[in-house]
Amino acid sequence: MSTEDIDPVKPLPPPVVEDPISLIPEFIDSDSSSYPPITPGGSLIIAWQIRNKRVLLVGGGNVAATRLVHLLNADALITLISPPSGLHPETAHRIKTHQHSITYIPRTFHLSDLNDPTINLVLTAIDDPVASTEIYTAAKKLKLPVNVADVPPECDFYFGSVHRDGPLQIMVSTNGNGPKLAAMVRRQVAGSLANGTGEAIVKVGELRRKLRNAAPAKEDGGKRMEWMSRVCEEWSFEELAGMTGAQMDVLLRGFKEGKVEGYDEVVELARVLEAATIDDAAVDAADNQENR
Ligand SMILES: C[C@@]1(CC(=O)O)c2cc3[nH]c(cc4nc(cc5[nH]c(cc(n2)[C@H]1CCC(=O)O)[C@@](C)(CC(=O)O)[C@@H]5CCC(=O)O)C(CC(=O)O)=C4CCC(=O)O)c(CCC(=O)O)c3CC(=O)O
Ligand SMILES: NC(=O)C1=CN([C@@H]2O[C@H](COP(=O)(O)OP(=O)(O)OC[C@H]3O[C@@H](n4cnc5c(N)ncnc54)[C@H](O)[C@@H]3O)[C@@H](O)[C@H]2O)C=CC1
Repeated sequence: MSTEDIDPVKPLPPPVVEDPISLIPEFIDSDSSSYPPITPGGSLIIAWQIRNKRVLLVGGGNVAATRLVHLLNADALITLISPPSGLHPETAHRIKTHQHSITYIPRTFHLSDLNDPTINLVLTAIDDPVASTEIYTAAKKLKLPVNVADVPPECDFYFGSVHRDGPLQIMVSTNGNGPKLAAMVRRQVAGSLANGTGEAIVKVGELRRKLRNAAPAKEDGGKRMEWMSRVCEEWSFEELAGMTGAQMDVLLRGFKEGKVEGYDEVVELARVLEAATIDDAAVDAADNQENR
């Protein structure tokens, strides 16, 4: 079946098999004690890749300003609709300083504003509950995900309290129960992180890319994952954060035999190798001089 055969309006046909569960062999589900327990009632927390995708933000006040921070941090393209008189100074500042990302429409919202097929997501942050519901209903007709600030029942998703440190993002959600407490928990969590956690993650990202270049084979996937996990466990955050490119190369030498060298050995060997390279370069330079 190709994707053209799927009609999003018609429901999928019912499964052909009468009792599909009876077809699952008993032994496949023999040890359920080790599986994580299910606690219903939560949200699905995911990291939405909204980069270069368009978001419609209606409103330009205080809440819109906080939405803009999240959207700009995620490299989204934004259409912002609000009368100029209602702009919060922070929103006005973002519009002026991010003209390549923000298209500003200086008026109240019209339903036709939703006629842009490039819109992926709709956020409203306006002090007009009637207009909010109108926008919500129209966006749902278009099957667009919506967040209406202040009206949880009109939200497909909630925002959370976010700690950011380079590539690290930690979002705290209380699932609508206590937004202020979410911010307090976020501060506590952020305060308990080791110094340089974000930088350690940057370096691990670099190391993973180097490893993939050095051992790109698909069948090495399991070995790569096991080795990377061990590096993360055996090196401290501080050690990872300070890792140089030369140290990464030394560490990667151990991959073939599945060895993870300790921090001290790697630092020392990288130092010796670097010194040798400098010496070699000096010898080469001297040779070049003599041959002239
Ligand atoms: C459901 C949700 C929908 C959504 O906005 O997506 C929602 C809804 C509502 N917020 C209200 C009030 C406040 N919201 C904040 C602050 C934040 N609110 C955020 C998220 C969410 N707020 C979502 C649930 C998230 C969760 O439960 O974890 C944060 C985390 C993220 C963000 O907005 O970016 C951000 C903190 C960011 C940070 O500082 O890190 C403060 C405190 C402050 O302003 O300092 C207050 C006043 C104190 C208080 O009430 O706690 C009211 C009542 C209005 C009224 O009573 O009239 C409603 C409506 C209702 O509950 O009915
Ligand atoms: N995290 C949350 O969910 C929170 C939600 N709120 C709620 O969010 C809403 C917005 O709050 P603030 O930003 O503080 O309000 P605000 O009064 O600062 O801003 C409202 C903005 O909406 C614009 N606006 C009003 N009607 C419009 C329309 N039809 N089309 C386009 N723009 C329009 C105004 O120009 C202004 O920019 C309020 O209902 C508030 O109660 C408040 C605090 C936290």
